[in-house]
Amino acid sequence: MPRKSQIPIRKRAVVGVILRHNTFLTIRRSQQVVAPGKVCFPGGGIEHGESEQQALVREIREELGVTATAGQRLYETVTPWGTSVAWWHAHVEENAQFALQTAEVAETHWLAPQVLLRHPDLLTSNRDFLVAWGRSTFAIPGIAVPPDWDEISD
Ligand SMILES: Nc1nc2c([nH]c(=O)n2[C@@H]2O[C@H](COP(=O)(O)OP(=O)(O)OP(=O)(O)O)[C@@H](O)[C@H]2O)c(=O)[nH]1
Repeated sequence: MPRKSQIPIRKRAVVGVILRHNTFLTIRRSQQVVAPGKVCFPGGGIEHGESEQQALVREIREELGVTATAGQRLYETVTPWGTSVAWWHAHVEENAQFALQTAEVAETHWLAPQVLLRHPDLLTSNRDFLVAWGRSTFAIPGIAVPPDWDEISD
């Protein structure tokens, strides 16, 4: 997935990269949305007039029922299906209890990077995001690339 792309942008989206004890917060998409059953991060489309941070906080509230705060903007990509995705580090309270909007999110899991990378249902653009992180294209505060990353990301 190229960072600069010739793919026409049809939509802008934002996703939240949320960490707890060296694991990523992941969602399994419901059967009622695009890419049903796929595993990815919380997030969604940016509405007209909204900043990326506002969209990030709104999407996480809508999907998970918790208030997030935006950290730093980590990366930007364009999916093969023409969505420009801004990847943001985000935070939720340590003891936050999720109230899932099950029409969109079937379940959540905290997954170690190696588990996520190998996940059979991982959204392809998220795999590309993880591979780029492993190549130190960008850093994610608070988590180091695992030492065996090159072997498992081939
Ligand atoms: N939610 C989410 N979307 C992602 C991720 N990675 C990624 O490429 N995307 C892309 O970003 C776009 C927004 O995703 P979405 O389907 O959840 O958003 P949406 O606009 O349909 O839902 P919405 O009604 O909640 O705004 C889609 O093109 C999706 O494929 C990710 O980790 N999480």
